[in-house]
Amino acid sequence: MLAYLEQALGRTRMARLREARVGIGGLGGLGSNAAVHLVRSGVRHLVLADFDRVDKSNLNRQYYFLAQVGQMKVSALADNLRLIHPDLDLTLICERITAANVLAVFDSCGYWVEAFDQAESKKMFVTAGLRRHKRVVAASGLAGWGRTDDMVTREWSSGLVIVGDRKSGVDAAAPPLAPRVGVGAAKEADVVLSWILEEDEAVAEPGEVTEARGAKEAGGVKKARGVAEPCGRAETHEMDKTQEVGKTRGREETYAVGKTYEADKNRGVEISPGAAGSAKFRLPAGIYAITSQTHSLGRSNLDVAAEILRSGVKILQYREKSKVFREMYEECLVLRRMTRESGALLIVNDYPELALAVEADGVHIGQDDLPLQVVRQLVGSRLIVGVSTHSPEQACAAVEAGADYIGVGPIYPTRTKENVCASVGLQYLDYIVAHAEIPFVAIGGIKEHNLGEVLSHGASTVALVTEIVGSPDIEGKIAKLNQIIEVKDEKASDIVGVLTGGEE
Ligand SMILES: Cc1ncc(COP(=O)(O)OP(=O)(O)O)c(N)n1
Ligand SMILES: Cc1ncsc1CCOP(=O)(O)O
Ligand SMILES: [Mg+2]
Repeated sequence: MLAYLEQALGRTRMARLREARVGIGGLGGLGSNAAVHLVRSGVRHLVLADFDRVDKSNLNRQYYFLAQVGQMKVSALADNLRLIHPDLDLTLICERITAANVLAVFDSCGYWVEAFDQAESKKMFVTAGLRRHKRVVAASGLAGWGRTDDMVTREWSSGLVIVGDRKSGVDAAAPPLAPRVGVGAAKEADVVLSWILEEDEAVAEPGEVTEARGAKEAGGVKKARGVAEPCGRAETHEMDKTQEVGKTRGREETYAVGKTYEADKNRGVEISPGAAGSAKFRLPAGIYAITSQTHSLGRSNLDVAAEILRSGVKILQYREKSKVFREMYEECLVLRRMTRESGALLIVNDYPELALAVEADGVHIGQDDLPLQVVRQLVGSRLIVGVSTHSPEQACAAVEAGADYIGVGPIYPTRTKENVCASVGLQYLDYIVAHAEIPFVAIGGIKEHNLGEVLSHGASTVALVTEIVGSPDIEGKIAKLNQIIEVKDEKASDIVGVLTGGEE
């Protein structure tokens, strides 16, 4: 089977399938059949979770056999999958999945397949996955028979695809039956497959024709068929749909932040000019805090940072414009220890050599700093490199040159930065949300009063300077900002409210 797949798909795609980790929550009609499709397609690492046993009533649609009635579904399915392909890496979780354990079970997986039968479990699973920036496929509306053409694949938000007609809940008049359940399972598996196979393919070399299929086509998600434009040639002044920023970036796997980069380092992945797509880095969602002693109401950077980190912020940038190098170095050494202790990323603004010297996680550079290619030469794959951008052209150039994330702004007017360019407004953010496939952080004039607006335009990570460091009560301020971020997360899960209880 693998030899055939390799011949059909090629070695690179096969390697991606082999590396990908897929988690499936619920092993009924959807989950068991989706697992079979994925294994038949070359996926090797699966985390399978279900607390139930095989029942005779399951056999009309679930991938089990009469002789397996009474067995735990996880082990029965593992046996069946190994009959298809013996060399699988299966993690079997025989537990009810709840908000308390969902991350412990599935966090190692980049792709999450929702296959529960209860609306509450569906919502919990999808919400948890999206919060961790996983690719999540869920199902809603698979009951009964007929109308399979109404069962569509739709991208609901970045990272979430829902399959099904989103209407037909299971009841006495509409029992779960093999064909529609099977269509739903196949669609879920196909969405995952498309993510794995196509993630890096939509941007080709200049002049090369690329095509994205599967989930993207079916769901009306960004279509990427066409001739890839070199950045300089793209139509840059309108924020139109012709550029696909960062399509070369992989999203194949996610790990806890921090570990992501470690994992790449361990694999010896080189992030180098022209090698965009080799690394997989994700910015933590939520607050990206930035220091600035002159705006800190007389407090030291270290005191301010301590409060920020105590509040649970997971990414801290050391940005200092008024100190000599030696002092910055001393401060960064302490910040390195503090961020390690609190599990936050440390990014150093402007100075790659300082970032290297203190073993920071990354460096952030702007359009007036050393060019990205030069910085990459200096830091190789050792550091995350973030780049400030103010236009689609700059975003495209940053991605092409191998940025790990981009700054997007200034969204609103700000006086924090000297000689700052005019604010780019939400329009540029909208453009990036629609096109960027590398992580991005919105910045510039973001305050408690406009944070909701920035989030509602699709930013997941938001950088703030004065709103945090200039607050007399930093912990209180961060708590309020986090409340606004939480509300946005709740709204995301409202989308999930459309998930009807259905077929497990
Ligand atoms: C996350 C983030 N985005 C943008 C910037 C600005 O960088 P730059 O344009 O180089 O300006 P300075 O911060 O160096 O004044 C940033 N620091 N962080
Ligand atoms: C560094 C930087 N880059 C673009 S805007 C900005 C300053 C953001 O500061 P504030 O959050 O106080 O507006
Ligand atoms: Mg700079």
